[in-house]
Amino acid sequence: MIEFRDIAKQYPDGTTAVERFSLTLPARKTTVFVGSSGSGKTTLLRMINRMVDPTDGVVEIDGEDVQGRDPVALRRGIGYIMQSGGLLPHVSVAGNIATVLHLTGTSKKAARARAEELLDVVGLDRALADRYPSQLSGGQQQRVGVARGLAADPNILLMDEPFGAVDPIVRAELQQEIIRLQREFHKTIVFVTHDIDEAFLLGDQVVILEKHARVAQVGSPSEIIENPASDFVARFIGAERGRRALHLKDTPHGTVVVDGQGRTQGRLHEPQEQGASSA
Ligand SMILES: Nc1ncnc2c1ncn2[C@@H]1O[C@H](COP(=O)(O)OP(=O)(O)OP(=O)(O)O)[C@@H](O)[C@H]1O
Repeated sequence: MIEFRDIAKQYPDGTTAVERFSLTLPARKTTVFVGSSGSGKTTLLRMINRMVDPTDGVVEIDGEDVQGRDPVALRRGIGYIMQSGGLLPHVSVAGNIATVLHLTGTSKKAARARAEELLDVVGLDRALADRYPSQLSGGQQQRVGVARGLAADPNILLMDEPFGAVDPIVRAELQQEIIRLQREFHKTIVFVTHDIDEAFLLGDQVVILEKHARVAQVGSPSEIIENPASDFVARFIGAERGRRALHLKDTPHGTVVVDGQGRTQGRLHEPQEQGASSA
């Protein structure tokens, strides 16, 4: 469990990134910070592994203040996956995945074996192990980034707009991959995006942020869609338009659900009455 308590952050140039922020992020669930550019998402994320220290307040992991932890040791135990993949260009794929393992004294042979195993985990061919990042597609690089984040088997994975730089089809594949990995490994994931659809797809807990990391709403995707807390949230989630502006249409073949653009999205099934049994 990660807890932000009365966090504030002012950068040395006087910019207020976070005014006052408190939230509990449950263990083994995915929490998504979503908001427009500059709302403070990355600042909050980086406080978890002390890439940024708050000017006020406390961040705790399992009840322990991260301020008391050595930043380098702390970071080794937390996977960090960022938009560009952040891969070292002159190091092979296997070497990139095993970076943390080399730092923690794992033998070369064991690190190589683990890197190959992780290529399987993220759905990449082991034959890619000896390539350099520039010899991979953007989507493959992102998968290597995910593998590297998983290398030390951390309990916590921080993901900062990890799929922002890839095309929509690859992005959809990578999102499904995260859902699959999460089903298998149950990490505590903190995911930053400005894409509300991505937030609703991946988040168990979604945190919609306004300027200065003010919380506009926090809840499950269903809670937010069913009951937006303000006009800001309704606008932000696009409640009035697109895929979320659903309505019913009666047709000669039954009632269907139609989206804001008039496209039929599915068929309406009446919930079965209590006690009704199906033959
Ligand atoms: N090192 C820094 N020095 C000064 N101001 C900073 C620094 N890093 C971020 N900021 C400012 O703090 C605010 C929050 O930035 P942050 O990067 O956390 O937002 P974000 O929501 O992640 O934005 P984006 O989606 O564009 O990445 C912004 O106004 C930003 O300009």
